[in-house]
Amino acid sequence: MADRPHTPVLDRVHLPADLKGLTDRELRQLADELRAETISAVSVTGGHLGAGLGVVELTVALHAVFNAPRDKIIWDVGHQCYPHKILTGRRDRIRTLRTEGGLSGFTKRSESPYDPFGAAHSSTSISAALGFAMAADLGGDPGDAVAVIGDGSMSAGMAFEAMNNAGHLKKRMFVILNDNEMSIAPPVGALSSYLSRLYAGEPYQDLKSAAKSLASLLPEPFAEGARRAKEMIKGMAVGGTLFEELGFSYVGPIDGHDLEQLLPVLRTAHARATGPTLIHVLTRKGKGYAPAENSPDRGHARAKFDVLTGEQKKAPSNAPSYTKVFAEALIAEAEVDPKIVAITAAMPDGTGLDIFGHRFPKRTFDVGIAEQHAVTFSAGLAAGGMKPFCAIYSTFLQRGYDQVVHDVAIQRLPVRFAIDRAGLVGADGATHAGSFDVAFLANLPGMVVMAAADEAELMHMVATAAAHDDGPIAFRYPRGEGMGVDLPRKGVPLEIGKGRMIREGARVALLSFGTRLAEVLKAAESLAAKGLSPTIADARFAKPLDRELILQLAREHEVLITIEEGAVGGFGSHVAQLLADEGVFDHGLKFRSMVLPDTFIDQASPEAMYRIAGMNAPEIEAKVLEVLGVATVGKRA
Ligand SMILES: Cc1ncc(C[n+]2csc(CCOP(=O)(O)OP(=O)(O)O)c2C)c(N)n1
Ligand SMILES: CC(=O)[C@@H](O)[C@H](O)COP(=O)(O)O
Ligand SMILES: [Mg+2]
Repeated sequence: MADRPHTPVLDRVHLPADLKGLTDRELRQLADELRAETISAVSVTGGHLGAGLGVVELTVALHAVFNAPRDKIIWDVGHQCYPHKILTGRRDRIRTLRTEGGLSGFTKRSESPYDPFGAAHSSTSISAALGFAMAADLGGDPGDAVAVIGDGSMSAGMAFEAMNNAGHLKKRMFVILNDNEMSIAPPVGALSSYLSRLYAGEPYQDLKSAAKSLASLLPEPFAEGARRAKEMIKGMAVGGTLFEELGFSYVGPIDGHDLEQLLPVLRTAHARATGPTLIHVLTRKGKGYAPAENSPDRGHARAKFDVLTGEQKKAPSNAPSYTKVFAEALIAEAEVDPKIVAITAAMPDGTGLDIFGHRFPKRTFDVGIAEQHAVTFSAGLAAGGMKPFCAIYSTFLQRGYDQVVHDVAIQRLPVRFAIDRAGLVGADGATHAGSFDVAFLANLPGMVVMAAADEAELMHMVATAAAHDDGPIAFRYPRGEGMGVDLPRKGVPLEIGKGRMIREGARVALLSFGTRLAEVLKAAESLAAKGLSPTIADARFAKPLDRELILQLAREHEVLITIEEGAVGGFGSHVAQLLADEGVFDHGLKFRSMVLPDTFIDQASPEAMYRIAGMNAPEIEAKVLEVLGVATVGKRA
């Protein structure tokens, strides 16, 4: 077990109410101890480190000034909430973060009354806070609403939709803009430059009126110190900030690591604000832990690590990740096709487009956290004659669904969707599971939907997408390492709507869509020992279906079972529709579709999540035996 830090003040804090009895000096010490405890905890669990370290002082100050859970502190994304969890009664479980049965890595309503609103996808906090503020106003739950949102998350359209609404409704609510000049990657875009200009030596304009307007909201702290006043006046002095134009009182920027600034500003804002108030706080991601601060992503997410050295304890890899294979396959296609361009919404590293971007900087676009825009921007690129590969995690593509339907599919534009993190992803849990993309894409007219069974298949699907110009096409692949199969030098385009036979057998046909194929093969090995030899096929396409293959499997077998890493409504549902339409059920086929269960599965290892979902080899084997009505030894209860 890693050494626990010495934390005499933190040991006295069990709930935020305990902060009320601490002096400002003790609060400073508390912040130091909270930082040490956060580092120690993440070193044993792995997880989001840098964001939490950057808000340690802010977390202490918010809980010292506001009265949670009556006041609702809403952490945007929630990846910075570990210090908050430690202060809100969850310290005893903090070393279970992101593990099966443990604490979630994000805020979660069912976990604690101190998590008033769940998160994990970005840029929702201001909308939620405004909802709480209005509810309080209308006689619902009383208390203040405080949204804490990062500069990266602030760039998303949803944050501005909420600000626009809040400025109109004029209710008291707080937005803390936690500006650390980082997203996961360095932030991009005009808003980021704007925020930098708010504190980067703009000439002060109209100092007197700025000071006056600030003084009307926050008189006391400014009387106290010229330095603090100057810091805040800088922001005011840029002259009617964007936030003020949207109807917010703007305060800042202030040093988010200096409790001597944070506490008086928050206390005064808490005591006096009457309308929407935005407090602009400058912080450093990874603050106080050199290995994080000094790394290019400021310690955004870490595997378990050695606290002294910062060295991560990663299991050795046996195969390249799907993400890397995708990036390299796309580079190979782009080398010979100058029309190929790539788009990411703030996930260059996660999608592998950082690798593509090194090779083709001018053909790579990081649009910031803006999935909706990413999709329609890609549609525009396609309409303009380019071949866009829009690389988005399955879970984040959910946010761009109307754009997929309205801007891409209806116009039959050849946008290529590279859908990473398909299926269950593990420690990030239900919010990040890629469960729904097949269901929400395969029902769209003209959309081609593929799933790779291994990394070589992924290469072929990249090539297929590059060659496909007749409408939109999507291919999905999971988080993590590939199967370790031999890779071709370059992918070869697949025939659209054609699956492949893997192994011919008898009685039972197992039709896999995606990387469950490996589990199907394992199940088949075990069934072989029981004298059963199922036919195995890889569908490759959920849309268009390989009708010929499916009908042949249905005709020639007693049992047909589909399996996919997705929710109901996806591949299996389309197969069932085909079989029903063709009257195959009339002839007694026993058909089963193995899909993710109708529940949100909490964080665990991906293997454990698939076990819970009943989709590993033993469950596949049990399903076959159950349908055949033979021995069910080993079947899970
Ligand atoms: C809709 C959505 N897109 C992408 C992500 C992935 N993501 C998680 S944190 C993050 C960066 C957020 O930056 P910022 O809000 O500035 O917080 P910081 O990490 O800098 O504290 C991104 C892109 C997400 N969670 N939600
Ligand atoms: C908080 C968030 O949304 C990301 O940091 C996410 O956890 C990244 O997931 P991967 O580790 O799969 O890239
Ligand atoms: Mg940031």
